[in-house]
Amino acid sequence: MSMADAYGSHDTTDEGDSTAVVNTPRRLATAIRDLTKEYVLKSETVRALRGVSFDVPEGDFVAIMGPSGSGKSTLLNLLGCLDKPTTGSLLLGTDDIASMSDDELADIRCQRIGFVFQSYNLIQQLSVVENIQVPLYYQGKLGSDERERAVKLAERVGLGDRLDHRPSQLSGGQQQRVAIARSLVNDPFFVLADEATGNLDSVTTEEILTIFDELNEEGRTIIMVTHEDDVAERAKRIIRLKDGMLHLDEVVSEERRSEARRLQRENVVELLARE
Ligand SMILES: Nc1ncnc2c1ncn2[C@@H]1O[C@H](COP(=O)(O)OP(=O)(O)OP(=O)(O)O)[C@@H](O)[C@H]1O
Repeated sequence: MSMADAYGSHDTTDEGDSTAVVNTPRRLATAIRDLTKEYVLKSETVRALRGVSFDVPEGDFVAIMGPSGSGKSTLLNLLGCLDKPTTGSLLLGTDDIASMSDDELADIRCQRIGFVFQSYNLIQQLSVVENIQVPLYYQGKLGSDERERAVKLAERVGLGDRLDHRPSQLSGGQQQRVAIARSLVNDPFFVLADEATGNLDSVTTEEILTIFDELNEEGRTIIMVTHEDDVAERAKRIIRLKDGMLHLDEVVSEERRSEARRLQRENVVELLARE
């Protein structure tokens, strides 16, 4: 199957037979093929990614892991349209980022990728609602519909009573909630989370992971880079990179995910009881 075909519908249901197996592969949020990235320095060429291929179906929840230097940030930069591959392809919708101009990359990044960073990256002078609207602002969308959408997203992440607060008036977990709401305002292909819980304590980490769980249950595609095994176990799938290559692509069983949820929630209850 070609990558373009992978975006189409393949419903093979036999309408006359109610027992027929419905074989409808999910559409892909992204398809990555033989992706390479080389950084050319004065004295050497660093091969940061050396032929990585995988698909992310819509509605998937993927954790990307790997030792330091294995290529996680490089892959994340490509997924986030912050950089272009040296060779290979990375499809978003039906477009291959490898053949896009810098302006087209900037447009798709602003219009269709949701970023959540470890350090929140909120604008201090703006309120919660205004921060959520920032990606729309860059597209010149400033109407009352957009504000209403931002308010709904703020409510969705539990900040309905903090709409006019500034980031400095919020806790770290609340700031990360704003960042999550902002990441959703464009209806992105996927939410790209880079160590999103890296700055947070266990209790707040659990809150943020619960929001990711819920968003994923609502059909959102989530791709997160993490160093932490217990965070990765909350995803449906773990992709491990090693030396710029895909080392392992494993499905996390529902049992393993709920055990990870149970252990983390137990840990939180214990921590709160000690306070
Ligand atoms: N801009 C750059 N110029 C030159 N080399 C780079 C650049 N960015 C990354 N590299 C090199 O590419 C390789 C992969 O780096 P990358 O940052 O993607 O790894 P990582 O898995 O994210 O590591 P970490 O967990 O430490 O952040 C490393 O050898 C790194 O030194």
